Order: sequence, then structure tokens, then C-alpha cells
Amino acid sequence: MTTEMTPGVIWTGVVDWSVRMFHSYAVPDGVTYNSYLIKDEHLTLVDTVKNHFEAEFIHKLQQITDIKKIEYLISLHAEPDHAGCVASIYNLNPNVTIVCSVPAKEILILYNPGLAKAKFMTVTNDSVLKIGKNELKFRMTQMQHWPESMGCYMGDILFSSDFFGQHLASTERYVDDFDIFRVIMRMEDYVANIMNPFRANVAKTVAFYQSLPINFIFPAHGLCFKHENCKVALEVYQKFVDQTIKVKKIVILFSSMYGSTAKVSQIIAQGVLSAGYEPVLLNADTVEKAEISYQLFKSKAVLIGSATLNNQMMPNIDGAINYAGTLRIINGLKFGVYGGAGWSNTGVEQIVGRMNEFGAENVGTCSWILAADEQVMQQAFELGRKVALSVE
Ligand SMILES: Cc1cc2nc3c(=O)[nH]c(=O)nc-3n(C[C@H](O)[C@H](O)[C@H](O)COP(=O)(O)O)c2cc1C
Repeated sequence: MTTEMTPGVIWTGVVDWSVRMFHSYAVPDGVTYNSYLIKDEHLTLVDTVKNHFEAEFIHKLQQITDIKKIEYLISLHAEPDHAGCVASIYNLNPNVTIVCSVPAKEILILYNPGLAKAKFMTVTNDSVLKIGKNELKFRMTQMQHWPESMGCYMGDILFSSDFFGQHLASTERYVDDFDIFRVIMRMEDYVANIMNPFRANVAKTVAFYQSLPINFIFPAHGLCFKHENCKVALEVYQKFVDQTIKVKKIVILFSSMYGSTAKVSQIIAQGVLSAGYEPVLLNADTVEKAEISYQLFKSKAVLIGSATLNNQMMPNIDGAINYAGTLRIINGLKFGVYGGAGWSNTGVEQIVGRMNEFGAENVGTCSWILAADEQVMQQAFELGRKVALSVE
């Protein structure tokens, strides 16, 4: 199926319904790879799809046009989920001009050496491409994900590439026909897991996009936005760059072997609640790292509970801290640590050190040997409360 998004712009993407893990990023609602065909005097395709879907993609395009008639292929981002069929289009139509940023050209050729012979047009913020009645302008968004990404805009339409994207598989194309809260949640999850390390650069692009007279946003993943709903997408990114995206929640992340650390987590949650914050309990052994990162991204503080295993913190706590830490989600968080051990509480000490390295601020710890008695429970309650009260 293709969809006419607005007169002259046709969605030619594919829906990846069954994917659940995407570059180690859990995507429980699947993924969509969006591509758009602009019908103007010079037929123009904006992005392709992941190579696994080449057959479906080419079939779709052939239903609506002769691929040889495509004059420009705009490759906003050279990552294979969007540029995976650039070579396929070139092979069917060697006369096509591939329009991309300067660094994208090199990446596209590295991925597909056959493209070395293709016609390229590299563009910058000052470039204008006339395709007939319409003209395309470009906005470099380099190092706001990858080093070569860009957006492009045509009148009141913004083709935003990964900006405003969400990992969602859907038969609907516009947010208007979908659950908008789910879209917002998935967009925030995308920001946490992909965009967060690049906040300072993203802020400049958001300011620029806010200044455009946008009436349609066509991202490279997920649902699209039109009219008033464009504000919804812009607002998520504005809150992200303004650092006002957090809500009154505190994550309690734990991993336990024989249950004492798990049991204490419940008491910690009571302490958090007593201070007026909502506890979000996440078992690191059953919740995906991407979900943990999203919850930390939305939270004002974190309490981490871990048993000691072979003198270390539990492995899934280690993995979650590293994943969120390198995404810079831990930086600036207030935190408490708790946990049980058999003879020496090195796991708790190790977590404090790791969290400090990632720029978080320790508020306190609570530890015990083998079983948590009533005194430990009281200390745990106080720790939960203290961490919550430490948040401004
Ligand atoms: C495989 C294994 C390795 C362990 N290694 C350590 C250790 O290095 N240091 C320690 O103090 N306790 C160690 N323990 C003991 C646990 O930390 C202890 O049972 C603790 O109470 C578990 O907390 P939990 O009830 O939350 O699982 C180990 C236990 C197991 C099963």
C-alpha cells in the first residue's frame, strides 16, 4: 500500500511489524521505514528503506511510477535502515542524481562501492533544489545522531529524517488516526535512546524548525504529523532541549538472586511514595535496557538495588548503567544504592563508583548481609524518602 499524504507527496515506505530488537534497542511496537515520492516536474524520492524490504519497496514504487523516471533521490541519512535501497534505485536507474550531505556521499559509497560511479549532488544549508513548482531546502543535522544526517523542507512540509521519529508499526500514517499518547511515548523513548547524547546540537535544529512555517512533518520512522499536531512533535523536542521533559517519577532498578534485594525494593518504593513521587520499579533481569533508559530519562532520580555476585554488582545492573550512562541519561541524576551480600557488600560500592563516573550524585546507601531485617527495612524506607526529597 502507498498513501497520498498531501497532494503530490506519496508515502512509499514499509512497515517492519515483527522486529523487536534494533541495534540492541528493544522496539516492542515494531518499526516503520518511511520513504516519500514527490510528484513534481522532476520526480523526487526522499529516502529509501532497509534493504531487507527491497522487494516490497521496489514493487510499491513500480505500482505508481517507472523507477527510471525518478530524477532525484534525496538521501537524508546514510544509515542502512533509510539508505538500504539507494543502490537498488541506482541499479534500476543509473541516471538518478543522489542528493545528500558531503559526508553522506562517502558513507553511501563505503556501504555500496557500486555507487562510486553514480551522479551525486552534495548540498549544504544554503542549497536550493528546484524540482518544478516546488523547491527543496536543506538543514544539516550532523552529529545529532550520525555525522551526515540532514533534514529537508519544501514549502510547509518538513522531511525531518530521524527527528520526530518513533518506533511504531502501523497501518495508519497520520497521528490523527492513531493513539497520540503512544506516539508521544515512543517519540520520547526514541529521543532517550538515540538523540540524548546530542542535546546541545539538537537544540539549534529545534530552534530552526520552530522558525519554519511547518504544516506537515514527515519523519523517517513512525507516524506523521499535520496541521495542529505538528506542535505536538515540536513540543516533545522543545521539552527535551529545555530539559523539562522529566515527570514526578523515580526509578527503582534492581536485580536480586534470592529475593532480599527485591523485597527491599518494595519498601524503598514506599519511601519514595511518602515524599510524593511515583516509584517506577524495574527488574533489570526482565526489563530491556532501552525501556530502563527511557524510564530514567523521564525520572528525576534513581535508586539502584543489587545483590553482590562474584564481588561485583549484578550483570544486568552493570549493563543497564553502562547503556544509560553512555547515552548521558545518568549524568546529573540524584541516586541511592542498596543491596544484599553474603559476606562483603562490594556490589553496592561498585555501583556508587560507576554512577559517580557517569556524573550522578550519591544521596545515600543501605546494605545488609543475607537477610534484610526490620532495621534494614526502616533504613531502606528512609533512603527512598531521602532520595525523593533530594530532588528539587
Ligand atoms: C553465584 C553467587 C556468587 C556470590 N558472590 C558473592 C560475593 O562475591 N560476595 C558476597 O558477599 N556475596 C556473594 N554471594 C551471596 C549473595 O550476594 C547473597 O546471597 C545475597 O544475600 C543475595 O541477595 P538477594 O537475596 O537479593 O539475591 C553470591 C551468591 C551467589 C549465588
